[in-house]
Amino acid sequence: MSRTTPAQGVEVRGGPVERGDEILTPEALEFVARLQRSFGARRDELLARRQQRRDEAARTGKLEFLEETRHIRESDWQVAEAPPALRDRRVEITGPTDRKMAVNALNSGAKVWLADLEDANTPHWENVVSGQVNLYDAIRKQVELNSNGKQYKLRDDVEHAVPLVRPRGWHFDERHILVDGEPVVGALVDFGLYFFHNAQEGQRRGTGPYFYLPKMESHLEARLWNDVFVQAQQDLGVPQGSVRATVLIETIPAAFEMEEILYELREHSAGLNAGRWDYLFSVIKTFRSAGSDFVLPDRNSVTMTASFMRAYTELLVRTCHKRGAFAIGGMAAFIPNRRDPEVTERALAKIHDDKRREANDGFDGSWVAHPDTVSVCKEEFDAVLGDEPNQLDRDRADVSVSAADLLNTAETPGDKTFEGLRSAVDVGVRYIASWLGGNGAAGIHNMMEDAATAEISRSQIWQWLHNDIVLNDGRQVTKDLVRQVLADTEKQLRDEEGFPSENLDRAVELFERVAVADEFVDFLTLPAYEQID
Ligand SMILES: CC(=O)SCCNC(=O)CCNC(=O)[C@H](O)C(C)(C)COP(=O)(O)OP(=O)(O)OC[C@H]1O[C@@H](n2cnc3c(N)ncnc32)[C@H](O)[C@@H]1OP(=O)(O)O
Ligand SMILES: O=CC(=O)O
Ligand SMILES: [Mg+2]
Repeated sequence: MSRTTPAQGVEVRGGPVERGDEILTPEALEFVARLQRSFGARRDELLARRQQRRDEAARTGKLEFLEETRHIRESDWQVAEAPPALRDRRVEITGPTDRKMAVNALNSGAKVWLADLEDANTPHWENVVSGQVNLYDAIRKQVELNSNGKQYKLRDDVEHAVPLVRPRGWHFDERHILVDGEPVVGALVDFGLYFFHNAQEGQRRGTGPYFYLPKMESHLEARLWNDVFVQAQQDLGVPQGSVRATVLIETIPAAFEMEEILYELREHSAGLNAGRWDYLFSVIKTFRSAGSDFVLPDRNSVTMTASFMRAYTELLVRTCHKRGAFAIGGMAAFIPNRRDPEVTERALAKIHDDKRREANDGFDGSWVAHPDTVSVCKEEFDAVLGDEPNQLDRDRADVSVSAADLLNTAETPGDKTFEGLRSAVDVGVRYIASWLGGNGAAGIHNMMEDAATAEISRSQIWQWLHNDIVLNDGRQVTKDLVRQVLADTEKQLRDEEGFPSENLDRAVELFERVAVADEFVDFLTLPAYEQID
């Protein structure tokens, strides 16, 4: 379906979505079009630059702190002070923007709700537009619904979480909106529609416009976001500096530019977050052909205490606190199960450990995936923060992390096992089937799986395959072996009671393409997006 709107040069190709007309107004679309016209070409150049840099890193097995930005690292500057709503971020709940989860997240007792249009979201047109409808209502505290006979509405007896919206990464285009005949950058659609409708209202209420920015690979990409913010604020008469953004350091190239990223966004910064799952994916992706030192063991044995992961989180806290910026921890992916107390007990124990380590390391708060884990994170951060809202004053001057520390993957303990391979295939296929069905976050075997965790599963197989890895039982990882496991998984899932098999064929086909094919697909969600409405 195609409908041309009165916004000049803008064509909306997506079908009607309930209340979509309140979001896709001519004025909002014109605003998005202005962002696209100003910044679309620069986005394209930066993506090309990413590719060059990655090719070089894969060839040399090296990344370095930048010489040309040494003056930024060595000079004295601080990011802008956090607004009152963002001074205490000890617990942040993440989740998709569907209406029920929005209400549950806002009521969860967390300080922040990361409203996710990215890792946890399938960008079906319906999700893109209805997510904006729900955000519009969430900001105005008018979000409610009836579902399965239950009434959902905002509670009066809890402080509602402050929404921080995570738009898609720079790599993704939104093909349902064309500007001058070209698909709009997805990030500009997500940011633009949210900002257009909610920036002023959020300002009035003290809850925004606040964002999380995913998957960046360089400070130049952060500069692009900063320029987007400046133009957007100017365009709508929102005071400069109103936008606050927390950047996910979740790619290995970005770990080498943490200070520069904060510097570029210093008037709009709300800190950095250690996005551990995409980070692992990025390490595998970047160095996938750079030699055996970079080949990691089974996904489940690579934990946050692995030396290269520790170097990354230590450097993140140090960098943030040196610049007066918040350091926010990542996601422990264990989820509780209300029907299984043993699973819940195990999950809570793991989350306690993870959050305790982060709080003691100096993080100012961290993420949880499920409302039943908010209290765990709160408890661990309360124990360290007490009545203070954060621990920005802990400068962690004891930390010293070198390029070699960040790249020290070779010492990661753990085996490469057939069970690891089987599990990666199983989880990857289940997740892609869920994603194709419109559900970008899923509980699989009591773990939270999303686009980032699925990327690890498939890229690890690709890496093992293309580095002729021999598993601990003596078998070599070959295309035939992976295809055999894939076929067994498909059969098992087809027979599994309750497994929604309608997307299984496509999920298996996609998984094979992104895990086995010689050419490494940049993001699995790109070919997956071609498969949906
Ligand atoms: C790598 C990263 O980027 S991490 C960040 C991105 N990922 C995410 O945000 C994932 C967030 N988590 C989730 O989406 C969910 O917890 C899942 C999919 C893993 C599990 O969800 P469910 O299967 O619904 O779990 P479960 O049945 O235990 O949920 C119990 C209740 O909690 C609610 N709930 C669960 N997780 C969340 C959440 N993150 N936000 C709000 N509500 C939630 C459910 O809606 C359900 O509500 P109800 O009792 O009113 O029906
Ligand atoms: O977005 C978070 C991550 O871990 O990836
Ligand atoms: Mg991520």
